[in-house]
Amino acid sequence: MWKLPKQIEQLNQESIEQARMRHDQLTKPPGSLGMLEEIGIRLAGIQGATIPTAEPAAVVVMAGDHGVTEEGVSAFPSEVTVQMVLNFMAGGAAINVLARNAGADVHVVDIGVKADIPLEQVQAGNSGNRLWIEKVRYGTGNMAKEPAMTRDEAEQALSVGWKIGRELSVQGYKVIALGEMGIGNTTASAAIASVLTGKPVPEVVGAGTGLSTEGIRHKSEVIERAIATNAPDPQDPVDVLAKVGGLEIAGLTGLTLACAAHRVAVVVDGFIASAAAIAAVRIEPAVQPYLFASHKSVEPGHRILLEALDLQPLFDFSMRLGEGSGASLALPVLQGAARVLKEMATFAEAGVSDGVS
Ligand SMILES: O=C(O)c1ccc[n+]([C@@H]2O[C@H](COP(=O)([O-])O)[C@@H](O)[C@H]2O)c1
Ligand SMILES: Cc1cc2nc[nH]c2cc1C
Repeated sequence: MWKLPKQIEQLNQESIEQARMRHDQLTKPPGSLGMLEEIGIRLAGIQGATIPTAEPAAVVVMAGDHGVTEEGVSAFPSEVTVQMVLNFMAGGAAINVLARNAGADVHVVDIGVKADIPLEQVQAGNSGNRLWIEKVRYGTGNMAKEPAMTRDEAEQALSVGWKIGRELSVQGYKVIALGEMGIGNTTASAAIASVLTGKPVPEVVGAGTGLSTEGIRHKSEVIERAIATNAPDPQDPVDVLAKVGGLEIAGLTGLTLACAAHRVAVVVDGFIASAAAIAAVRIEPAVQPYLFASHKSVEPGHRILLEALDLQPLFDFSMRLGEGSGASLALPVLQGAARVLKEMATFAEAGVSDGVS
C-alpha cells in the first residue's frame, strides 16, 4: 500500500479551546455567528494558532483524460480537457473569475491529459496562474475493458499530488481548494463512490456535463461493467483509484493528504473532488478534520459522498461545473471566519456590556 511520506497529526486541541474562548469574548451574543464560528475554530486547530488565517489561498486544478469516454459516457468530447487547460491559463474560465473573486492563485496541473499541452498557445493570464507539467500518462485506459491504470501509475499520481501539496505549503498557502478538469471523470467518480460506499451504481450516477436519461442509463451499465471487469478491492483505496479512478482524481487524493500532513486546510469541491477526498480518508482517516466541503453538487452521488465524508456543505447552488468553482466560492467564507477571530473587538476593548449567564 502507498505509504504517507509524513504522518497527519490531530488538530491542536489547545488552539481549539483558546479560539472558542476568544469567540465568547467578541462583541456578539456567544454562538451567534453559528457555523462561521465553528469554521474559524477548526482553522485554529488545523494551524495550531488561536487566531488563524485563510490567506493566501490557491486552487489546484488537476487535469486528466479518461479512456472510458470511448464508451460514450459524456456529453462532450475528450478534446475539451486540453482546450479548457488553455482557457484556465488564459484566465477566461469560471475558475479564474471565482479565484480572482477570492484573491486566490490558480495552479493548473497536467497529470494525465491525452494530448501534450501546446505550450506555444499557453497565454499568461492573471499573474497568479502557474502550469505544472506532471504527466503520469496520456489519459487512462478504458476501464470498461481494462484497468484505468496500473497500481504503479496510481501511486505516481498520488506522489505528484503529494509533491505539489508539500511545495504549496512551503510557499505559505494556508488553504487549498481542490479543482479538476477531465471529460469522463464523473464516470470514474461514480465508480469510486459505488465501490467505496457500497451503494448501487444507479444511485451514484448522474448527468455529468449533460447526458439524457437514456445516456445516464448507459453510463450506469458501463460503470457496472468496469467494476465487474476489474474487481477493485473496496478495502484497498489505491487499488480502486488504479482500476476505476483517474489520474487527476488520484492526484487530488495525494494533494489532500499532503495538505493535511502540513497543516493546510483543504476545501473539497464537488462530486469528483469528493471522490478524491473519500479515497484520502480511506487511506488515512486522520485527514478528515482538515477538510471543508464547499457545496452540494447536482450529481446525485455527491450527497452520498458528503455523508460518507461526514462533511456539511456550506451551500447548495445547484452547481455542477467542477474546476474548483464551488471551493473557490467558499474561500471568502473561510477568510471571513478567520478575520472575525482576528479583527473583531472584545467586550472589554469596546466597552460593551457582556451578557449575564
Ligand atoms: O464537480 C461536480 O460536481 C461536477 C459535476 C458534473 C460535471 N463536472 C465537470 O464536468 C466534467 C466531467 O463530466 P463528464 O460528463 O464528462 O463526466 C469534468 O471536467 C468535471 O469538472 C463536475
Ligand atoms: C466547457 C466545459 C468546461 C468545464 N469545466 C469543467 N468541466 C467542464 C466541461 C465542459 C464541457
